[in-house]
Amino acid sequence: MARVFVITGPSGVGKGTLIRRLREAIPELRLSVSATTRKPRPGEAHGRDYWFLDDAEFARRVEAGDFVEHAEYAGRRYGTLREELDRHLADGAPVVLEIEVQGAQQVRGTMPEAIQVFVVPPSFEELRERLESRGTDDPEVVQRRLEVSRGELRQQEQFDHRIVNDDLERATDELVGLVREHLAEAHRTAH
Ligand SMILES: Nc1ncnc2c1ncn2[C@@H]1O[C@H](COP(=O)(O)OP(=O)(O)OP(=O)(O)O)[C@@H](O)[C@H]1O
Ligand SMILES: Nc1nc2c(ncn2[C@@H]2O[C@H](COP(=O)(O)O)[C@@H](O)[C@H]2O)c(=O)[nH]1
Repeated sequence: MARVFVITGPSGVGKGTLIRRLREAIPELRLSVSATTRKPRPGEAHGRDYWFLDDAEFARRVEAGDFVEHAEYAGRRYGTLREELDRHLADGAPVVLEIEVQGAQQVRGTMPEAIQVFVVPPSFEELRERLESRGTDDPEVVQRRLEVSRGELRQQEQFDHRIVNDDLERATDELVGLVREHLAEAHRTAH
């Protein structure tokens, strides 16, 4: 059943922006709050934006098998906690994961029924522009993320669904349409 939606793609492509708009259109869709060892940005809150863990706690939880997937990304660790995902699924709600590409590849292996969407930038220059103008990361972090994104973009063909986030309205409509279609299909299968 299509109850888990994975939205992946390079940093700065607009995953978070698209997911905010997707959840406005489909309020039943829950967001799985990830864990990370990165420090909070101004305005970010523990338990709302991320579960902010220190390195030791993250490592302990990896050892304990608490993660559905986890990855090191640009020098920090990120992961989806099993209890976070299961809590939403136990409520019968569909869930969206916003994760980078290594994590999405892991989910493909362990949860092949999850619907995976790779968000593609209109161009590499536009991706750089978005990361720079967002203003949340130092220039060297932006540079590192752009370097990682080259390898991520080479994997896009491996994903069933690709959405180019060129015009935000258009890309949102495409994503909302796709998710609605899969939810309707899951509903038909269940009844
Ligand atoms: N279609 C678009 N056109 C122009 N700007 C956009 C578009 N979509 C998103 N943006 C802007 O690009 C920047 C990056 O977007 P966002 O933070 O959603 O990316 P992200 O993929 O979630 O990044 P990260 O993976 O680092 O969390 C933001 O400033 C956002 O407002
Ligand atoms: N594999 C995972 N990747 C995740 C998770 N949560 C977020 N992310 C991705 O990490 C990068 C960087 O995020 P940022 O908040 O520091 O900009 C970005 O691509 C996120 O989508 C996760 O649980 N697992």
